[in-house]
Amino acid sequence: MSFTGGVYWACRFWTELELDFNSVERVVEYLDLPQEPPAIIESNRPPAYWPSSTSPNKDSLLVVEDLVIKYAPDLPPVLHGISFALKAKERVGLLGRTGSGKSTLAMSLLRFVDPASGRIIIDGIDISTIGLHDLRSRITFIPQDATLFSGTLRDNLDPFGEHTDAECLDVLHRVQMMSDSQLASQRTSRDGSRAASLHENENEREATIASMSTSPTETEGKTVITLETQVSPGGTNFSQGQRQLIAMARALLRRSAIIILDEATSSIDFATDAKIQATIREEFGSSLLLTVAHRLRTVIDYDRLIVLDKGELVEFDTPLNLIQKEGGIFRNMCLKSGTFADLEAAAKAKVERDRQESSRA
Ligand SMILES: Nc1ncnc2c1ncn2[C@@H]1O[C@H](COP(=O)(O)OP(=O)(O)OP(=O)(O)O)[C@@H](O)[C@H]1O
Repeated sequence: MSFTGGVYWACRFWTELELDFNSVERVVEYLDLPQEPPAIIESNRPPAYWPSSTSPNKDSLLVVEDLVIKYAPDLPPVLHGISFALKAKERVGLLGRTGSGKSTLAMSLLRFVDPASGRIIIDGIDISTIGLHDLRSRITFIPQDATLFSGTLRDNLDPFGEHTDAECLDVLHRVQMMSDSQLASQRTSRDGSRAASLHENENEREATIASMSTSPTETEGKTVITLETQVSPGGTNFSQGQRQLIAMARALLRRSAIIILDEATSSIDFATDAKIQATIREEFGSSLLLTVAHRLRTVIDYDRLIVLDKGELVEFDTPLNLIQKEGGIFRNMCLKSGTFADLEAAAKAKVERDRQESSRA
């Protein structure tokens, strides 16, 4: 009996000892993990206005020089010597087949992965020389599945309380999360004394929205969204598309000179997608917008397109030039999409629009 008891306890202690050794092993493993670069490098902080659309570097606000990216020193490169320069306020689409390196390039602009060689220069500053916080707080990244945190919608839009309620409501309205009548009633309830002047504004907005509300969603906005609307952890009480719209509203509040947008691919209904596209077209005019595009239609009226193939930059030009380039990769993508004629017409219309605008200016 005592022998059986002894074996039982021996087995039990041995198992516990093994578990304890496992914990120690894990701690040692974590200690060896490569650390992120510092959040702030005091000796090298960018100026408060950096990056700026009006800086002397505006014709090359974002420069990528011979960029090589590897996910680990022993893995082959994912991006092979990519170089390009983007202007302030430009809208640029980033295209390529699955696995061509689009997300890797977008991520490298925020230093989620550092270059094996080459440089990324934003408004004159090599981003590897500044802290991660300084970099990431100045560039807005809108991911496919934007994350929200629990709290109110206002906390999510303006976590540091740097903006007024009116500004927060305004951006929700601009991304079409809030109809014009909802905006007016929210504003009135917040500031009754300004009701008379709001009425005038409302009429003004009514006219503006009427002209742009061709999307069917404008009349569907039954759900009343306020700044006090509670957001569940992860934003699960909003759809993926709505979360992306809220992230866009956040981007508008921050007024970043550079916005990187990863276009959502799935689970976006037609109405929300129309709102997202309208917001992109109308609201990001004062920022350099780099969109990781999964649909040709989204970027056909952009200023320029970057096409990646197997980690190399293979085409970089205006949509019209690329769609007319015989044997080009972008042209082939358009031909395969089955909507070549529509895409070509949209690319031509964009050029015509630009021509009219520049002759008016
Ligand atoms: N964390 C990682 N570790 C190792 N390799 C990775 C990692 N992430 C991506 N890769 C590799 O890098 C290459 C480019 O991937 P990336 O996600 O940048 O492509 P993509 O063009 O964005 O693709 P998709 O359109 O499918 O999102 C792929 O071959 C992929 O396997």
